[in-house]
Amino acid sequence: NIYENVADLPGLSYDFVIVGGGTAGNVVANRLTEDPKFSVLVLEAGVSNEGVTDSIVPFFVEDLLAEPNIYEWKDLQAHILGGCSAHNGMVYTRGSAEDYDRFAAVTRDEGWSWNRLLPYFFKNEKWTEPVDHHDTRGQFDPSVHSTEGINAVSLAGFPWPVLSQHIIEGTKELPDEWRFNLDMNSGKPLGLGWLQSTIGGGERSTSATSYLGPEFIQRQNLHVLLHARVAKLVDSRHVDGKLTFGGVQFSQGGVLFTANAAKEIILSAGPVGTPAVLLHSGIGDKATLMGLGIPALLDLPSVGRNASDQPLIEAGWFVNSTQTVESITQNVTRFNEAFAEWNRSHTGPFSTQATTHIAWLRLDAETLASNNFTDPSAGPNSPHIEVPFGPSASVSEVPSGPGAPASSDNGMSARMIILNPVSRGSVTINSSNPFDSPIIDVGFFQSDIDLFTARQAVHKLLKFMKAPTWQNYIIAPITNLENLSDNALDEFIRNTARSAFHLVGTAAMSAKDARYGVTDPDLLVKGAAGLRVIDASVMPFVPSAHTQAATYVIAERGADLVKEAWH
Ligand SMILES: Cc1cc2nc3c(=O)[nH]c(=O)nc-3n(C[C@H](O)[C@H](O)[C@H](O)COP(=O)(O)OP(=O)(O)OC[C@H]3O[C@@H](n4cnc5c(N)ncnc54)[C@H](O)[C@@H]3O)c2cc1C
Repeated sequence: NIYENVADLPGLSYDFVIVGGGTAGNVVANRLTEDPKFSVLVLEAGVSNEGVTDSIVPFFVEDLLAEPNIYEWKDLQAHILGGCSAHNGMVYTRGSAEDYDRFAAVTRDEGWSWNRLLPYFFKNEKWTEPVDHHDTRGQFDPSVHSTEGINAVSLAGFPWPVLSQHIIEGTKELPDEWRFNLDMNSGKPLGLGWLQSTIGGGERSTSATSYLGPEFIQRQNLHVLLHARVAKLVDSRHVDGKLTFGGVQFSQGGVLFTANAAKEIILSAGPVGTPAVLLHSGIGDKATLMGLGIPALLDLPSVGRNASDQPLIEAGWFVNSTQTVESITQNVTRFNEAFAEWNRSHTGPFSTQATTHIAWLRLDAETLASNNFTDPSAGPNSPHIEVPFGPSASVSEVPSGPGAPASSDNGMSARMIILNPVSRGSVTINSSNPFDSPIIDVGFFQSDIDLFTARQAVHKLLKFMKAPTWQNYIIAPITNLENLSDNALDEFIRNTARSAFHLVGTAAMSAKDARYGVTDPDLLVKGAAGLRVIDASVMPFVPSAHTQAATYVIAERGADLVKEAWH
């Protein structure tokens, strides 16, 4: 059941308490309650996802992210049941096989390798026919997908045919660097392919609509409490030399309550929330905690450090087609028609978010070597740069802001994402009040290679846009990036870059005997017992991808690790 009010909860003692009903938390809640012996409480600070049109209708993602609202925390992280899966850009990308093999190498746990995780991708993914039932042959590889999972993934139900045709033509005209890739989710993403999204039947699929769907949420042993903001872990003691907590303190309506966990507390509060809860509970860098007057119970300096996020820059062009986002959003009649169509049959442009294809590009070894850079990617089959294309002069996945061109004319955009940043940032706290906002520093462009890669991304994209196919489509660039000196390009990049919102690594896993890291490969917090982190924070590196698929798969395996420990 899902409860809005703590007074309606049947009790406050459970086997497992999960902090955060987000992308990962709801997966873990679902999988643990498959065993009727386990009782689970999910504490979610945010609001219900029920009936939130901007979350349900894929096209409205831009509105959802456009300005501060009740569905997000101050920092754009989601504040709604389903977490980021209920409020993100819905792009479904797994990354390269090498990304996961690097997780396995760093943690010395083969269980995190691509081959061992593939069954978990399949447990998560429910490959679904696009809502327009178009012929999808040649647009994906069925052998790398599963129709048996829980979370819907599909090709677009409205493929924006005009732009799509030019992009596919471009892959034929410039096949060396921009070759067509049948399926970017095969473990080998390099090339350009059709977008896959967490959309099913023309609606967004989230961890709340799928893993807490009607067939699961009625389980007697699964309780979800909304509007429940966790402050810290309480009732600490040591068992066999390890720190353990008996419960979780949370606030609802300004009143503090404690939920007790007989077996484990699982932190799934996301890459900002999880380190914040750890720090307020006395787990983190001892000196910092003492400076804030928080009793330091466990000295783990890596908490909140190693924050990795991908910088994103954008280029746009005015185009001579009216099959664009602008032609709908700026024309009341067309908007109403599109919305009526979606309401009728969940089809049409509103059944998708406005990205059509993604290209995944690599810097060649000579370019890296001649500039004295070490390859930051996970291996030779992994991209350094991502380029998503969309039929809009402004972005679809992220809010308008510095660098996001706004225009009333028809346009297209190509974003450039630096996939393997070497720079690191942090998530910290500067007060002992757990209800104060944490401080996020994404640390962009501290390493020269990140800026260099961004420049290369612009050069590569401009080359693609010279393919003959674009001649009759593009009118003019929105921002002219041609013939800029390195210095001028650097200035453009620094001034306009913003987060791709793929923050990870703030409670990173490491090998069991490593002298850094926050969790062991089994996701138990180092030096603690009965306390796990299962969310995007545990990724030691950001994969060469958007991060929800990786988060889902970590949650699926994480739930199995918990089950193994308690059976
Ligand atoms: C704007 C945006 C767009 C994105 N677009 C994409 C995309 O298109 N494709 C993609 O693959 N990835 C995308 N991502 C990234 C991806 O969605 C995240 O990496 C992933 O979903 C993180 O999952 P999580 O479970 O770690 O955290 P979340 O899904 O954020 O879940 C954490 C949950 O914990 C709750 N919480 C936090 N603190 C507390 C507390 N103290 N007490 C109680 N509850 C708490 C939050 O409210 C939230 O519901 C995007 C992210 C953002 C922010």
